[in-house]
Amino acid sequence: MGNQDSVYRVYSVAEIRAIETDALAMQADAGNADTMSLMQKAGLAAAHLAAELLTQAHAKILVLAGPGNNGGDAFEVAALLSAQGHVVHVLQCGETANYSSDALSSRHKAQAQHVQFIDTAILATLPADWALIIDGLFGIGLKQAPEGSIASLIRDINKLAAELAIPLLALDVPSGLNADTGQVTGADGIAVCATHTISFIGNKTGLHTGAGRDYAGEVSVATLDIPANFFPPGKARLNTAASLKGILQPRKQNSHKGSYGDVIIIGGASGMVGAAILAARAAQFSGAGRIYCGIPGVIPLAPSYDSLHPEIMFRSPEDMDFHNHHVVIGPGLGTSASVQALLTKAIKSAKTLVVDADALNLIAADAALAHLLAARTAASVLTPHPLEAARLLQQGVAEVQADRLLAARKLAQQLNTVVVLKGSGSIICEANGDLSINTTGNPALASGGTGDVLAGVTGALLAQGCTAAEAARIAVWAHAYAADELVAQGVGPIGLTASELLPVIRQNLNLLTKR
Ligand SMILES: NC(=O)C1=CN([C@@H]2O[C@H](COP(=O)(O)OP(=O)(O)OC[C@H]3O[C@@H](n4cnc5c(N)ncnc54)[C@H](OP(=O)(O)O)[C@@H]3O)[C@@H](O)[C@H]2O)[C@@H](O)CC1
Ligand SMILES: [K+]
Repeated sequence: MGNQDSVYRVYSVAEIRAIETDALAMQADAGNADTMSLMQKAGLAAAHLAAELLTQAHAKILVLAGPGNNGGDAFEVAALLSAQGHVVHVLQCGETANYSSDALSSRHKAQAQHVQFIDTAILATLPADWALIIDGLFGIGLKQAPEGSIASLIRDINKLAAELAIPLLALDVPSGLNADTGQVTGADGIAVCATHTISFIGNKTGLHTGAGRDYAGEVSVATLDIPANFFPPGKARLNTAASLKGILQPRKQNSHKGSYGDVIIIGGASGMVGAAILAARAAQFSGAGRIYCGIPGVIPLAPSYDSLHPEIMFRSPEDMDFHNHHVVIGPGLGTSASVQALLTKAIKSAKTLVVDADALNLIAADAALAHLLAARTAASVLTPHPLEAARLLQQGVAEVQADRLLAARKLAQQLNTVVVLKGSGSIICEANGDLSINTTGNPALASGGTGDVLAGVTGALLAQGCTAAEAARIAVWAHAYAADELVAQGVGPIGLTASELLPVIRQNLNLLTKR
């Protein structure tokens, strides 16, 4: 589909509109020999994908065409599939008189190819033996939540596709999904639940985070032959294995444990000791040279060593100097006044810092700590889940989730740090607003301890010399990909434990290191 680099970039609707405007201007240029419109190219790319999804000739295909240019794309693909011998029905949800000239000419083409135009009443009478449904209701022009008959139609086709177990291909964006935020539009909104989405011009942020991954299915990109120089560098990209290659270097023969850094895990209040141990084990499995587990205060029955991993050293964090150490603070830490002093010491003196869980809550409740963190010049990574992010931003969790990219950017900027906003499509954001959206992971990670593991992996990567953004991006990818691999082997999603991730994360980090 050309323009490989743009496949890894993700754009906002405003950026796509700007590229589209430039591309249309180029097409209008009298000297331009390209006679195919962008809509024709969009239809062609979608028809290619549809053909791959179909397993039979003369398949019966239902195409939904909305009132705007997304509907124009739908007419175009309908015409092409009909010309290939498929039996195509188009359900048009827009006034013919209101279509753009491109959409009208695609509609004429569909009529000329004997596509059958139907309405919802006729649809109800037809045998439901569809092989494919194509959603061309709304793309990036969605303004508010679909209502009334269109909302019912979306509900019905979601049900139909699920019952028939057929592919549901969304053109550009699953209708009803906000292409920027990945949220279903409207409080009680509804969106097409696609198995595949073909995103036109460039990839869109909302397909990859929040609810986006659940609604978009498998995403592909068709750049419509727009030259690479029309695409701005962009502020967002996908966090994929390919984008991480070359960061972790093969180890030198002439190296020793001192070459790979000392990580101190600080956490594990009474009843939560396991959180610190999980983070420490994760740091061990992720290649740090030496790992110390610092359980603050005197905790009755706190272990003095980890019998499964006796290589982890247990020390009192109150007695440790953090200057040459990579500190991970927060897993199971508690929020007592005594740990506040440890957090202050870590923010002030740790060589690199990962702040997780309770340490985030302490910062949220204490502006002085937040200022101290923002003033740090050495690398720091914050790993909040949406509720922790909401506390840090002094807002509700729904507000964070309504625009995860914005929330991550605000936090990273306010606290002058790299932020990992966890959740489906975790966002790794730098203080300058550059961000990556992670592409791996699944609901198997929705269990206690997985966050502690992520914090430990991140600390170990910082200890091995990664920058804060690199450490966060690699850790998030390797951690979530481990869950994908385990689920593929039948280990989960139900019942996958955080501990089971560790050896697979190790494998993934070694894979990334290979030349
Ligand atoms: N321009 C080009 O060359 C290319 C464009 N391309 C394609 O065009 C798409 C963008 O087209 P678009 O701008 O026409 O917007 P689109 O997504 O079709 O929706 C707008 C329509 O929906 C309506 N509407 C909105 N919300 C509604 C609601 N809740 N309930 C009911 N109606 C609602 C809205 O009505 P209005 O609010 O304006 O009255 C308007 O009529 C893009 O995603 C890509 O697929 C590609 O072919 C590449 C080349
Ligand atoms: K659509």
